[in-house]
Amino acid sequence: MAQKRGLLLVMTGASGVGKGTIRQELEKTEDYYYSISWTTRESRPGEENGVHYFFKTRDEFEAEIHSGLGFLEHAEFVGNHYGTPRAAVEEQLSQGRNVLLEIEVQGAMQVKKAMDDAILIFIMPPSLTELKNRLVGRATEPLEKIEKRLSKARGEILMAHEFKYCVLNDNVERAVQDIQAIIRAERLSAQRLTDEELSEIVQH
Ligand SMILES: Nc1ncnc2c1ncn2[C@@H]1O[C@H](COP(=O)(O)OP(=O)(O)OP(=O)(O)O)[C@@H](O)[C@H]1O
Ligand SMILES: Nc1nc2c(ncn2[C@@H]2O[C@H](COP(=O)(O)O)[C@@H](O)[C@H]2O)c(=O)[nH]1
Repeated sequence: MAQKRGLLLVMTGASGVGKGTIRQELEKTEDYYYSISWTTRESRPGEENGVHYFFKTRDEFEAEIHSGLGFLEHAEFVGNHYGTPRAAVEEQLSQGRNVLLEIEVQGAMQVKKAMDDAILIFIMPPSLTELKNRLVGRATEPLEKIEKRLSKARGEILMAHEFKYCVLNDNVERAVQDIQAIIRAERLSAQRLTDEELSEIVQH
């Protein structure tokens, strides 16, 4: 019962909801290729090129949009561009490896339209107040930029129904368990037996 193609998992939701935190926990138990995005945003202290993002100029990013394979999806988010390089994702999926994207909502909607079999998971905050507390607590942006991310978050949350799964992140451990359950169910659903495999079973 070989899984033919890897699963494409897309984790989306408002900035600060906890996508990265959940991913770091998830990688302790799940094997997947994490797609490192391109961004025109400036790196934060401690962020490494090629590890957290590929940090690019606007010109480099725009050239990539128009190049051959380019991006699987890309979007502008509060003044910066973010995109998923297509080639590595396609290569990993075709080798049967699961792939995880951690992206904002416009990009997730593009993946939904382009990839029928993408597994779309929206991460929901308990409230906007809690979302603000998390962004303020993370302290990676000044308050003015946090406010921009929060005003974007309202519209993003109202799009949650566009995604197959909605996972509440009021508790990281429980959110991770929910996503593990989604991966397990989707893996079983993807394991359709071929005619040859079915014949093999009924012959014994
Ligand atoms: N369930 C939770 N309860 C309390 N705090 C949380 C929870 N999940 C994450 N956090 C905290 O919220 C902050 C934002 O989390 P994180 O950076 O993972 O969000 P994100 O969705 O990846 O953000 P971005 O989209 O901007 O990359 C972090 O300081 C993290 O420790
Ligand atoms: N559409 C895409 N969104 C992406 C991608 N990589 C990251 N992101 C999302 O952007 C926001 C802001 O990120 P930050 O690192 O500046 O806080 C956040 O929601 C990320 O998940 C991507 O390739 N495409």
